[in-house]
This record gives sequence, C-alpha cells and structure tokens, in this order.
Amino acid sequence: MRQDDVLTLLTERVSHGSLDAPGPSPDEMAQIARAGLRAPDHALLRPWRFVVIEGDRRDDFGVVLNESLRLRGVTDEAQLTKSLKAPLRAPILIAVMLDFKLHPKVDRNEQVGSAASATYAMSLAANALGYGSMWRTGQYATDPHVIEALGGSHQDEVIGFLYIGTRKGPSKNLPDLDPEDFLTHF
Ligand SMILES: Cc1cc2nc3c(=O)[nH]c(=O)nc-3n(C[C@H](O)[C@H](O)[C@H](O)COP(=O)(O)O)c2cc1C
Repeated sequence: MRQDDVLTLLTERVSHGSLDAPGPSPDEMAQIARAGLRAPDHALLRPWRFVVIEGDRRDDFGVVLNESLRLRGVTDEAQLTKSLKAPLRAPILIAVMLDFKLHPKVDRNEQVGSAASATYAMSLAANALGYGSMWRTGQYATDPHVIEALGGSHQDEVIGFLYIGTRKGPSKNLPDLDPEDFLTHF
C-alpha cells in the first residue's frame, strides 16, 4: 500500500452499519487479527482475545443477547426480538474481549486502551481489504452472561463487537473537521 493510500484510509474512514455477505475469508481474517495484534501494548501483556462469531453461530449469539435482556428484566417484545437479530447485521463479528492481566505497572485503563487500539486496527485492516465495519458495544458488553458465553471471566469485558462485511450502499459523507479546532500548543 502506498503512503497516500494509508493516509486516505486513516483520514477518510467511516463506519458502515449496513453490511452484507460475503465477509472476510479465513486468510483475510488472519490478516485482520494480525493488525489487531500490533496494537500498542505496555509490557506486552496481550490483554485481549478475539472471538469470531459467524454463520449459524450468529443465531446462537442472538439467543445469548436475548437471554441477557431477559436476565436484566427486559420484557419489551420488540427489544427482545431485535436482540435475536442483532448479530445478523453482518456476516462476521469479532467480539474483542479485554483479557485483563493483573500487573504492577499496567493498570486496567491501559489494558482497555490496548484492546480498544486492537479493535480500531482490525477495523482499519478490514477497510483496507475492501470491507466495511462497525464498532458496537451497548449494555451487552459488560453483562456477565454475555462475557461468560464468550469464554471470559468476571474481570473481563467486551471492548467492542466489530461487525465486518461487504458494504451495502455508498459510504456516508461526514463533514471535514478542522484540525485547528482540536490542536493546541502547550
Ligand atoms: C467504544 C465504542 C462503542 C460504540 N458502540 C456503539 C453502539 O453500540 N452502537 C452504535 O450505533 N454505535 C456505536 N459506536 C459508534 C460507531 O462505531 C461509529 O463510530 C459512529 O456511528 C460514528 O460513525 P463513524 O465511525 O463513521 O464516524 C461505538 C464506538 C465506540 C468507539
């Protein structure tokens, strides 16, 4: 990839909520994961796990989300039905889990930062491979029932559900922000 292409990828990135099959191939998923694994990581703790949810397992994951709502006392039928279909919004989801490691110098915030960076790196890699992606969380991300279903422990959480697939329709236009509004000099 040329330098210009990398900068375009970074400066023109947008999310795509509307995604269809096909999703990345197994080789492409390995490339996407490799990008995640290069996230900045203090003390090289690797404080993440990438759980892929695809195919029929998306239906099973929808049931987990539905159970999550019911366990939290939600009775609204529309919301319950929506939860079953939520994972079907893309052919492949990566649940990026914080795999927290107790460390004398690297606190939880830093590890969350690493896992969030990994999520972002994977979204960029998906974009570079020609796919669209969308980072979602919601209350599911910290619900013990969901975390346990994804193989996490009580001290873990989902940093992002990264939805990846083929873009349906054109990318949205976002207003160009002026860097001067955000850059200051000390
Ligand atoms: C940590 C995190 C969690 C997010 N969770 C959600 C979510 O649950 N639902 C949602 O619609 N957008 C969520 N977003 C925002 C979208 O991923 C997206 O960034 C936003 O719609 C703005 O679009 P853009 O990325 O094209 O600028 C989240 C973003 C981050 C960084």
